[in-house]
Amino acid sequence: MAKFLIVEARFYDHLNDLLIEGATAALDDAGHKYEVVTVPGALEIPGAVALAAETGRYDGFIAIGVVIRGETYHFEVVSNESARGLMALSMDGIAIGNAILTVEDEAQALTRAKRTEKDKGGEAAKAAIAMLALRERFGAI
Ligand SMILES: Nc1c(NC[C@H](O)[C@H](O)[C@H](O)CO)[nH]c(=O)[nH]c1=O
Ligand SMILES: CC(=O)[C@@H](O)COP(=O)(O)O
Repeated sequence: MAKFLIVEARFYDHLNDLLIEGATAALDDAGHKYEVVTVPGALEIPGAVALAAETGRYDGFIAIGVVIRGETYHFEVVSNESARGLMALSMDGIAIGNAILTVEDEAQALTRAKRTEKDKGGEAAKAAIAMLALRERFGAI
């Protein structure tokens, strides 16, 4: 049994609830424990993962959030930089799954958040579980 931390940027409550439902269902199915922590936005997720990883209390992480395009370039900044931060942590050997949705509108987000449709939350949880298994296989822990 491993312990995961779900780091969620709660910008759209109903969408996050769906993503977390998918992620926790996957973790429950695999017999893993988890906690959830909330940060202001997607840009804060990588920093929160880095801080939590420093504690050594968690075996893996799942990033959850929704970034919906607005009027400005900020969409690109939030989308690209949150992903880049998570990739950097992943390449440092931290087991992470990324379910930060970067979409044009709420309809696209809803399809991807629903467990009965694209289940991106569950997908990210399974990715984090798989990366943790690799860490164990390669003796990183
Ligand atoms: N527009 C969205 C944001 N923007 C906020 C940033 O993520 C960040 O919290 C702020 O720039 C302060 O550093 N965040 C989302 O998660 N989703 C959005 O649609
Ligand atoms: C993704 C965003 O940061 C976006 O929601 C902000 O909207 P805007 O670009 O209209 O300020």
